[in-house]
Amino acid sequence: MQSPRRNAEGRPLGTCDPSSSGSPAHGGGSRFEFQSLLSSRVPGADPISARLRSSESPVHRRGSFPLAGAGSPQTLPPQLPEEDRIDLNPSFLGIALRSLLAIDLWLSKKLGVCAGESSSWGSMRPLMKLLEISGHGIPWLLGTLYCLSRSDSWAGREVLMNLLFALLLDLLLVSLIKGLVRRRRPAHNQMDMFFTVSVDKYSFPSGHTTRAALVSRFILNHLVLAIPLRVLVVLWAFILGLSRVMLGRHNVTDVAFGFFLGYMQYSIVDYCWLSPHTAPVLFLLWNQP
Ligand SMILES: CC(C)=CCC/C(C)=C/CC/C(C)=C/COP(=O)(O)O
Repeated sequence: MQSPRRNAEGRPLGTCDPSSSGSPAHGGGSRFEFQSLLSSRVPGADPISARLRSSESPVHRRGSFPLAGAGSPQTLPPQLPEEDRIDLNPSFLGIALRSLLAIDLWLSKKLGVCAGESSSWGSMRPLMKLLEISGHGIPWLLGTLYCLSRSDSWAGREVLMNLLFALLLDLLLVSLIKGLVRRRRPAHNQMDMFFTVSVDKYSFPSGHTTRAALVSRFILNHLVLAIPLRVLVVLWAFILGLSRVMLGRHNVTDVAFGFFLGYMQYSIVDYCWLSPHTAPVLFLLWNQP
């Protein structure tokens, strides 16, 4: 049987002798001996003396060096909990975000005047809920599918196919972001919405608003409408967004981001525009009897 490897003093490697001060270079090659070297030679390497030193100097209280220079006692880490550091060094961005969120909550509560029947504008609630249905995903999806089935021109089919693609893309992106951000709806919201899916318990971004921005931009770009009708389309999108806050469904930032996202989604749809040239299979499939 092979005997274990030993150090210069004849002790087997890997055993711990607390009194040992040998370094690996001097034959003390085990991890235990290296640790004992640190604690016996470096003043304050143990947690208690490290804490004492950090209380002596305010500079040390803020430092966060790892054990890199084990030989120099000044570079050992202070033992402050992380949350203290956050409180001592709030970043400008952190303050700005917290302030924005506070303003957002305050303003959303103030504007939630139709959040309940007993709210100050509670009598407007049925009208707001009608607007809500006008921006719901189900009527838009079913309406587009119905028009597609009735359309007898290639141009009409192309536009409707892209509208369908836009609506599906919107549902996908909004669900993804809602699932990632998981921001709760305002406390004053009554969850009495028509046909929701699981992510709709979250409020960021407002799905009705993204749809309103996307669809209105789509209509303005692909339908030839008289000016008053074009104004009406823009007004519809704007009032629908506002009604989300008035109903208490959303905070202002959910709606603001919803407008932005819906606007950008149209740019994606426009960029990936489906046509008989770019997606011939899709169009041929749709034309099968
Ligand atoms: C094909 C398919 C899965 C359709 C689902 C359509 C659907 C249930 C859309 C949800 C619409 C809705 C209630 C969105 C929530 O809007 P917020 O403005 O409250 O975010």
